[in-house]
Amino acid sequence: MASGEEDGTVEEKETNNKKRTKGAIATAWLTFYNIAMTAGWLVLAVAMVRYYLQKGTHKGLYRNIARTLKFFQTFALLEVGHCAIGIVRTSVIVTGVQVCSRIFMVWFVTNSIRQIQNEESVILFVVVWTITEITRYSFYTFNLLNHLPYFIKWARYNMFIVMYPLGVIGELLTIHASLPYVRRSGMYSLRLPNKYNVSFDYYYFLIIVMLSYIPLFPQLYFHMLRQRRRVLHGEIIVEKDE
Ligand SMILES: CCCCCCCCCCCCC/C=C/C(=O)SCCNC(=O)CCNC(=O)[C@H](O)C(C)(C)COP(=O)(O)OP(=O)(O)OC[C@H]1O[C@@H](n2cnc3c(N)ncnc32)[C@H](O)[C@@H]1OP(=O)(O)O
Repeated sequence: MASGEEDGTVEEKETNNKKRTKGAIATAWLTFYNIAMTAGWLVLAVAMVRYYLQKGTHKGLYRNIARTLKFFQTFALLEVGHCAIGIVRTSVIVTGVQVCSRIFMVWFVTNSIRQIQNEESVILFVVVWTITEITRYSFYTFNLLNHLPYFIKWARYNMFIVMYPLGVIGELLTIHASLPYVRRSGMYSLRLPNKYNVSFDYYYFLIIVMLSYIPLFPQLYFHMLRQRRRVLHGEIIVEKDE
């Protein structure tokens, strides 16, 4: 005689399989992690709105929120670990590129070069990241709790269509604005001659980083378009090894 699960739809079976493989401890940890991250990015959103309402300008906003931003964006490194140990079904490479590029933007560009912190482009990518992350982490939280409102699912898999390019524009303009300061100061660079006999020019490194968006960003974007088709339209997607 067929069991209840064998009688269920393909979708039900897939959900049951997923629950079994994830395990209670992993689910509890992910729920805690996602709630903490949603709260962190919400705190950031409230701080930005309050600052703007009080001061009427974006100047000084980055400095005001820098600690919270650095903390929560750095905390996101755990996501690479989640993929690596297999508690979320996401590619380590896709997540690694996404998280590392953000951490690089925060620590090695915006935080290191004070002169660019009041650029509009900084506010652009910080606002875009904040909206995206509040949506993404609340999606994961409600999903884990099996109470996912449709509008959150819809927002998770539609907003990126506009937000991703906007975020990338903000990031690229910020790196571009930093170039003259990096060239003048020679920061993070190593000139010859030195005892290691190696040279490194951060200015050219930043140009290479900017160019690397050309092959890497489309891959992230198309990955999200595939996820969108899978989740919103139920398409079965056979992913190549990323
Ligand atoms: C040294 C310097 C190097 C620099 C290199 C520079 C190059 C950089 C090029 C690209 C730069 C990009 C810059 C980024 C800018 C921005 O972010 S702009 C703002 C807009 N951004 C977005 O919209 C982000 C979109 N990206 C993402 O969401 C992720 O980062 C992702 C990794 C691409 C997400 O993909 P994925 O996880 O595969 O998709 P999901 O559908 O969300 O999840 C898949 C399954 O995994 C489960 N899951 C994932 N995470 C969690 C979690 N935390 N908790 C619980 N569950 C999770 C999810 O539920 C799915 O499960 P199933 O439904 O069971 O499959």
